[in-house]
Amino acid sequence: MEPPSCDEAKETNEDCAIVLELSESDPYFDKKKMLLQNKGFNPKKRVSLKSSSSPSWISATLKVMLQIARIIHLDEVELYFCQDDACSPVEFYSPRNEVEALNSILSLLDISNSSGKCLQMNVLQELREAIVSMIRDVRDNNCVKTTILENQSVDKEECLLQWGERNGMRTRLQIAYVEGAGRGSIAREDLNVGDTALEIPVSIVISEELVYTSDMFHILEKIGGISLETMLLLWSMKERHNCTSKFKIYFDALPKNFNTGLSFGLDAIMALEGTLLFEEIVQAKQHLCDQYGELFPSLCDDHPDIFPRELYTWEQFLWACELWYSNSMNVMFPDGKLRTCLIPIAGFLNHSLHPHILQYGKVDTTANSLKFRLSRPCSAGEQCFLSYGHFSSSHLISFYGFLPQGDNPYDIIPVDIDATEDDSITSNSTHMVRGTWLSRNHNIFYYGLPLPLLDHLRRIQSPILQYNTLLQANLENEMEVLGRLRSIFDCVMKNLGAVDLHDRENTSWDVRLAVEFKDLQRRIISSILSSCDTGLKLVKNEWCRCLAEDSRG
Ligand SMILES: C[S@@+](CC[C@H](N)C(=O)[O-])C[C@H]1O[C@@H](n2cnc3c(N)ncnc32)[C@H](O)[C@@H]1O
Repeated sequence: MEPPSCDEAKETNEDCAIVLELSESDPYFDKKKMLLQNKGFNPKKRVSLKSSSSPSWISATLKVMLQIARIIHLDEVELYFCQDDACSPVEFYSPRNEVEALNSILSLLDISNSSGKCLQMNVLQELREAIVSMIRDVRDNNCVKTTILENQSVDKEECLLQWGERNGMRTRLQIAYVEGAGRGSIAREDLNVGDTALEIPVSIVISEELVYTSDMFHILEKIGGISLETMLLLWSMKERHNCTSKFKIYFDALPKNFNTGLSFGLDAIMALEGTLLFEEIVQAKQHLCDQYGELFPSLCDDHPDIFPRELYTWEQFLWACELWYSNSMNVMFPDGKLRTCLIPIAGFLNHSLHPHILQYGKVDTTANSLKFRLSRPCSAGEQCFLSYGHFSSSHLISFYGFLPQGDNPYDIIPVDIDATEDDSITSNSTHMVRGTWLSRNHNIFYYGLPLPLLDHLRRIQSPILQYNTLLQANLENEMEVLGRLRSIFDCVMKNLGAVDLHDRENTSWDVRLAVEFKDLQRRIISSILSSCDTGLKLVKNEWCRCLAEDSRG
């Protein structure tokens, strides 16, 4: 049964409608608008709610709302890889997209519900229940089973929780050591979609305000070009040693070493040769060295009372950088400013590719707190995960020091077509690839490979041909395209060198991480090479069939 159209809305209660709208400020507005239009939708869709609803109306309405919400919530990488075209329309993009789309509809329903204007409360409730049940059913291979390490003391963490509670923090999580990730946050009870797992008052958030009132501000503000983040970093280097600090219990509970990519030793860095992570870590480290060199030792020489030399060594600077990279969050304050902050206790939440908490980081103005609400349920005893962002494994290794378990959809390898040997290419478009096991469509003309890249290569090869046809000339073009892609990635694979035969159990944490990352790169490239080979076979079969038909004709 079709949901009501705009005209039908006139017959129902005008005040009770859910409006799904693609914002014009969306950076991918045009692409998303086109996808919506391909499916017969406009960028703004008003769904009016009937006073009574049949199950078929509920399911048809939800289907439409979800199709629109999915497109609205596609991110850059999903848009690039979505393979959603007229020939092969997509119904489901990714578990992340699905959970976010369903939650966005849920919050529209909740807004309608709390406005009190809508008379169709029962319909809102039925839609709500149906969505919550759909969220529960989203399957994701990236679900991680947590092993809690019972024999590790969490006294410091308990102390921090008590300090938080004294300051107005509320939590439904407890802290424990978990295998492979230091401390983690475990649900004390069953938590449902929309529940607040953790609430942190703004009064215990570490933000730039603390620098303004510190003794170092009058010196730092005179340094040209210094950012507030750097000021805060210098503040935290000193504050962690301040016995009377309001945040002493927080600093005491921080790890002594962060072990991110920024602390990689020479062996680990050398093990990364041939990968982009090698460049990323070398450049990031150089940037920090330069930054340190610009500030020290001059600040210590000029103001030894404010910047004691023993607190501002390179090692302590690196520790503070790793603290801010791996533990800070961007928070939107009521004045509309986005500030980088450290958030005690919320800093125990680990990252997952299938997180429970997706939307956070906006100060709730009524409570003057940060609320960490669940976008999917978390059972008692289960580790509650956050999403740190749509990060690749190379970014997570560089700035957080871990390789997430599961298939990371953001593990992309950029392909700079202009860097290849073809002189005739004038466009500067950059393209990317990722493991083709993440794609669903491996048929002819798709091969599990990204359509924008294939289309770009097709255009270069033959600008006038009509693609996706089984004509001989097009199939020949297609074989050239796949052959070319194969040779590009053959080179990339060769650059990675031979498989490292390190004794992985007994090797250091950084070399192990580097070797695991390189394995992942090999797996991605090898999936692309085999998709090209399978594609070439498919196309060649069709081409032989074409020739046979021609000769018969
Ligand atoms: C914000 S802290 C989270 C709490 C942290 N586990 C601790 O013990 O302090 C971020 C750090 O946690 C670790 N981490 C977060 N998510 C992880 C994951 N999925 N696997 C392994 N380590 C993770 C990394 O060391 C990362 O730098």
